[in-house]
Amino acid sequence: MLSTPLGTTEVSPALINHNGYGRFLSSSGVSHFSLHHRRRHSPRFSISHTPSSKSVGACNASQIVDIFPAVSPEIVVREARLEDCWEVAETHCSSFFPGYSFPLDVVLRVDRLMAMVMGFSVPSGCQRTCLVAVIGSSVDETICIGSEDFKIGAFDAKISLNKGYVAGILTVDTVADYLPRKGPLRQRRTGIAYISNVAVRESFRRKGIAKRLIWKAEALAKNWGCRAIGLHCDLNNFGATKLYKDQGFRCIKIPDGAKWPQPKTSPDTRFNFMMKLVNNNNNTQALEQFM
Ligand SMILES: CC(=O)SCCNC(=O)CCNC(=O)[C@H](O)C(C)(C)COP(=O)(O)OP(=O)(O)OC[C@H]1O[C@@H](n2cnc3c(N)ncnc32)[C@H](O)[C@@H]1OP(=O)(O)O
Repeated sequence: MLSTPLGTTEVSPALINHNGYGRFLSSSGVSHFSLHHRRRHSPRFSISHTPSSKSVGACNASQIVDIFPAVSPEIVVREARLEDCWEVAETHCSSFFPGYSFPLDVVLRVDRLMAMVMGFSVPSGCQRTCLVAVIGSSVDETICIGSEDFKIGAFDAKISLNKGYVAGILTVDTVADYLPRKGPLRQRRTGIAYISNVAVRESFRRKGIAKRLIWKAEALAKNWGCRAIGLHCDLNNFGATKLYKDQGFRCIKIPDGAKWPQPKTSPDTRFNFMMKLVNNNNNTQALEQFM
């Protein structure tokens, strides 16, 4: 368990220690390897086996998973920091726009980065946080420069000396932009957190990363005093729909004729609006009456 200001977060069995050394089981027994960051924004690791100490060359974090499929390196879910910006943009664009190639892919990422850092102003009294699932970072979060009280966009103005590699992202907020307004004055809804931009890099999927991002978002929502969490999921996105249903989210029937807001994507995309009560996972009836 990892202690955070929000309580504790479960981490998978530590296969990589704080210095980047770890072990895995092979047919010949336990082998050891080391992961060393070589470049800041293009994380590459050199892997050297001991006892043979034979290097198998340089590869990136996703290739490590490919080379050692049985290894699920330690994953830590935490709030994103400024240093994660580029990888967050990259994870978002490679997941939601996988078909774009150079130079459009770079333009997309830069655009996303600018939007995240400069464009996301949060109305007063509301919260917005980007969560990241990182691989190969230190569990010891004490060596950080900056402050988590000061935010730039959805990012903590903090830099750590051992950042790790971003494999998954999720944004959670209380801005309620995509929730129906309340009353004749069309007031913004309070007490409902909203999850968006859930994405996991392709080579890290089906390892429980999205699930853990959702757990952390729920913990945050609880901490903010929210009683429910909502999200929109593309009707045709069966994998994501299953993910949310398995986590206790239920599809909410939109009343006939109601014009509830929806994420701004292509006009052809149809969404399921899904919700979960933060303190009562199975109370479907309560959810249906909620709105
Ligand atoms: C609110 C929103 O943001 S909706 C947008 C969702 N994001 C996207 O569609 C972007 C592209 N897709 C992705 O990034 C990923 O595939 C995600 C985010 C949907 C899932 O991330 P993952 O880390 O792979 O999910 P995770 O491993 O936690 O899956 C947990 C469970 O969800 C279900 N699930 C997840 N993906 C799939 C899938 N493609 N097909 C079927 N079931 C799936 C499974 O039940 C899975 O458990 P299992 O692996 O034991 O069978």
